[in-house]
Amino acid sequence: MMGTPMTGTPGIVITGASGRMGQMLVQAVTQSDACHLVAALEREGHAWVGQDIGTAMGGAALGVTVTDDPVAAFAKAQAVIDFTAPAATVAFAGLAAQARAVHVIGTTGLSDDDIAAIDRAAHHAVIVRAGNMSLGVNLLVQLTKKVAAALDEDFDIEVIEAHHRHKVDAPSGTALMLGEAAATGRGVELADVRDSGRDGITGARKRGDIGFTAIRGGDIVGEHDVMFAADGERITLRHVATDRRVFARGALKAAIWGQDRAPGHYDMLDVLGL
Ligand SMILES: NC(=O)C1=CN([C@@H]2O[C@H](COP(=O)(O)OP(=O)(O)OC[C@H]3O[C@@H](n4cnc5c(N)ncnc54)[C@H](OP(=O)(O)O)[C@@H]3O)[C@@H](O)[C@H]2O)C=CC1
Ligand SMILES: O=C(O)C1=N[C@H](C(=O)O)C[C@H](O)C1
Repeated sequence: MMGTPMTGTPGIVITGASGRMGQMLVQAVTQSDACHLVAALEREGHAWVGQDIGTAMGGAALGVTVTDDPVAAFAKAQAVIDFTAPAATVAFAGLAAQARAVHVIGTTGLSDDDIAAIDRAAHHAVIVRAGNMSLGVNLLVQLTKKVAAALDEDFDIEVIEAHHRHKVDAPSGTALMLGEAAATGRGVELADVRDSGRDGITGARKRGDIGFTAIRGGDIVGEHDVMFAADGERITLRHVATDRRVFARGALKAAIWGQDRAPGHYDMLDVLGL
């Protein structure tokens, strides 16, 4: 039966279980033979707390009641898959490390301080974090690095991303991964060349900058272009996600990959061997 613990496969907690990715992840875990759902977490006061996660999602009961207690949930899990919000993710990183559970982090919009806190938690447990868990985007990261290394600053690099109207952070986590990859390929620090949020009299483009543009609208799942624009020619690398299942699939792979690894802060390139 879906949701029934199966000996030998990792038990998974899904945080933010009512969210767009939370629901996608609950479905992915319960449909997988390689892991099973041990808990679905929501914040205190959420209408779903105390309900069966399957019926709350509008389907058949899964035998797992939504809880607001992360400590109890993490204690019975081998992995926590977390696509929520920065403050929640930082708190969950500490708790997952205490429980020695693998923490798979998809949350974006993390500050440098948030990442430092996650780094500290990763001294004690396995953390896999990526702004995009899809195979396609992680391949695009490697391609971007290669193309940026092959071209000089005659090619202006622009990262253009598009997402649904509900997204709260910009540039997207993926755009920042791609920007980092381009900067690495060029041998520069992204922080020194990043140009986001152009508006008004901006002045001409500065040679060597890496620009970011964010589009928000409708139900766009996630689209990313890396443009290398020179005089007379232009190269564009593009990824289009049309289904959130690609992110859920990557997150499950990371949760399973992380079992019995040494503590550390890993990314999807490690998981996918790219
Ligand atoms: N790395 C990747 O591959 C991908 C990453 N993402 C990222 O995942 C995150 C979530 O995206 P999405 O599912 O669309 O967002 P949603 O807003 O649909 O879901 C977020 C969920 O997290 C819950 N949450 C937020 N804050 C807390 C908290 N403090 N404690 C407990 N639960 C909390 C929300 O509950 P409530 O409704 O009560 O606020 C909600 O259920 C974003 O950062 C997004 O960028 C998304 C897709 C792919
Ligand atoms: O919020 C989203 O939806 C997504 N967020 C991630 C990001 O910030 O890049 C990944 C994906 O593009 C969807």
